[in-house]
Amino acid sequence: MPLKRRFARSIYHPRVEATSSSPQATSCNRRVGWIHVTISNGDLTIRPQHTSAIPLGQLASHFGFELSADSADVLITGVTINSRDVRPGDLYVGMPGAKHHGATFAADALERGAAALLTDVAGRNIVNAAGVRSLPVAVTLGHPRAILGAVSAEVYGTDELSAKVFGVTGTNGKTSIVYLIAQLLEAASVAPGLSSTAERRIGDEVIVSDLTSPESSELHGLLARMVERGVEGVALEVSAQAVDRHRIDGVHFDVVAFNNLSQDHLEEYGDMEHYFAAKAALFTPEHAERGVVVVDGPYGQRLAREAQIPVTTLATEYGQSADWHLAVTRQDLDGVSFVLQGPGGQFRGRVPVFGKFMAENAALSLIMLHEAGIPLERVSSGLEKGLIPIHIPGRLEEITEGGEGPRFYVDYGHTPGSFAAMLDALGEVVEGNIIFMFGADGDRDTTKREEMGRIAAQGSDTLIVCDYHPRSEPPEQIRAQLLTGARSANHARVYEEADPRSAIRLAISLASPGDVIVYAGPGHEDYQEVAGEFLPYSARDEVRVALREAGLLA
Ligand SMILES: CC(=O)N[C@H]1[C@@H](OP(=O)(O)OP(=O)(O)OC[C@H]2O[C@@H](n3ccc(=O)[nH]c3=O)[C@H](O)[C@@H]2O)O[C@H](CO)[C@@H](O)[C@@H]1O[C@H](C)C(=O)N[C@@H](C)C(=O)N[C@H](CCC(=O)O)C(=O)O
Ligand SMILES: Nc1ncnc2c1ncn2[C@@H]1O[C@H](COP(=O)(O)OP(=O)(O)OP(=O)(O)O)[C@@H](O)[C@H]1O
Repeated sequence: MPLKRRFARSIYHPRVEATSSSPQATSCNRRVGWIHVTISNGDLTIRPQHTSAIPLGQLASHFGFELSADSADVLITGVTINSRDVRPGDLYVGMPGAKHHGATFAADALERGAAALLTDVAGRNIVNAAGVRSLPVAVTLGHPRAILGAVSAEVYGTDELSAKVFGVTGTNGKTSIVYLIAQLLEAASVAPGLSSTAERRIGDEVIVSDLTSPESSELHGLLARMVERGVEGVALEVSAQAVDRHRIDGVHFDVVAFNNLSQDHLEEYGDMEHYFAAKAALFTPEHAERGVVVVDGPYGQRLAREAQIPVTTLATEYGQSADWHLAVTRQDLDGVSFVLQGPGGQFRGRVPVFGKFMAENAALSLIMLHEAGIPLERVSSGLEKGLIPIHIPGRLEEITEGGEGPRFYVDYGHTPGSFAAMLDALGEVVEGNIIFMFGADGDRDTTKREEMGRIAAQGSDTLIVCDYHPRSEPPEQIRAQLLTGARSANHARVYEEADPRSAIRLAISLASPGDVIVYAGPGHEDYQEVAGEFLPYSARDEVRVALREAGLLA
């Protein structure tokens, strides 16, 4: 998913208990439960509170920078590529981008306290032409992105971590797995920290994410803060873009995992082969020690054969050969129970979210811990009867609170693969009708739209197509593609209701007790992107309001 915009934190996380943003609050070292949250002070990134200063000259000699006169002794205490995130003492890295050259913002960075600028030759010409004279300049002859991870690791002292580092890649389920890993680490008394599409989180310190995988300067700052806070296990979501854009440089993963690959991001990768190659590159000695791969599908089977690191495999389909096997023993709308069997023993568990795929996400997480040397028995001893008490913001999040009426879920699924997994799972446990509402991203992979519509209509009884983030595209054009796919399924009753607020109310009006409504797409997000504008919109809040209007929520 693309750039997320930050709106008021209080609407972002429904369970916020403390919104203190004082330095005291963010520096406190208390371990608290997952739902106690301290929101960082409007900061764009989480950074360490203390760093040792490094002379620019030291970085120059390690990385071969050309330095402007008299700048070798300038002391650097942080790194950022975003002028709006500059803190005093930072090395501001001005990189060429698709829209701007970062060096254009050098004066802005200087004003915020940047100690020096690291840029390329073009960037040096830009600052010279702009007459920004008082900012020391270091120049690298290649693309600054190529050395950003290593420079950041040196400044933040994160080139070697004592914490176990877990990385998760695949098309659907990465965020869910990262939360499961963190929860299981907690159960095993290993202090967790995480970075996901939804948030970066260290105990009670949370920040809303922009990208699924942060740029390497942000990542190393986050890791340094995790070290300060005594984190012992780090779970990171790794997008394909992160691997091929150097965002994970300077991090060596103890265990990486791949769960599935289905159509997404083809606007960027062109075809599935290139998309697969970007993910597979994580499974190399440069990045990781060992891997865990789900081999239910052809891409997983291929990765297990071709990975350049040792790989352990998991199968969830009967008859598929693998090191580990998962069997679902019970499922209903309240969750899924499973047995995992493999070289590390047997684990009986339950996740309080429906769907076989959630059991698979949990199994993969458990195997990752086992591969990192954390025995399954140690995890079970921290759980009550195997129940993994997980809350994943905006992923199959139930907004209704029990009772007799229909249930309403908000979800983050936005690919044909996630729709298929979710609707298959619902089909097995819902007694009434399935009412499904969704829209699609504008300016992103257009070739998946008809398939999304077809799968959505195939798996539901009633389908409502609405707008999501139209961006620069005409919204009616996006809806038309979804509707073409939906009607080709010849199955669900199909409605078109552009305004998502009205679509929510339409869905509720069509639902009876025993029915389930799923609103797929917006998940945890708190904005809608329309024609270059970011409009505040939280699906979860809007659904709550509509349910109250209908007398279905107190
Ligand atoms: C295509 C892509 O990856 N673009 C990323 C890229 O943007 P860009 O090249 O357009 O940057 P730019 O706006 O020209 O700016 C150039 C430089 O000036 C800096 N700048 C810019 C403006 C300013 O005021 N101050 C400033 O310092 C920028 O930080 C940047 O370093 O660098 C930006 C800064 O890091 C990213 O935010 C941006 O991600 C965009 C928003 C994006 O949508 N990325 C997607 C494709 C992405 O990476 N998605 C994956 C996958 C998610 C999933 O699994 O579904 C992810 O990991 O999020
Ligand atoms: N293992 C899975 N297989 C298929 N679908 C899944 C799986 N796990 C979760 N999903 C579905 O996909 C949706 C997105 O899940 P999640 O946010 O965990 O994936 P993601 O890979 O992080 O997505 P993104 O890369 O866009 O952030 C979920 O809300 C759920 O509907």
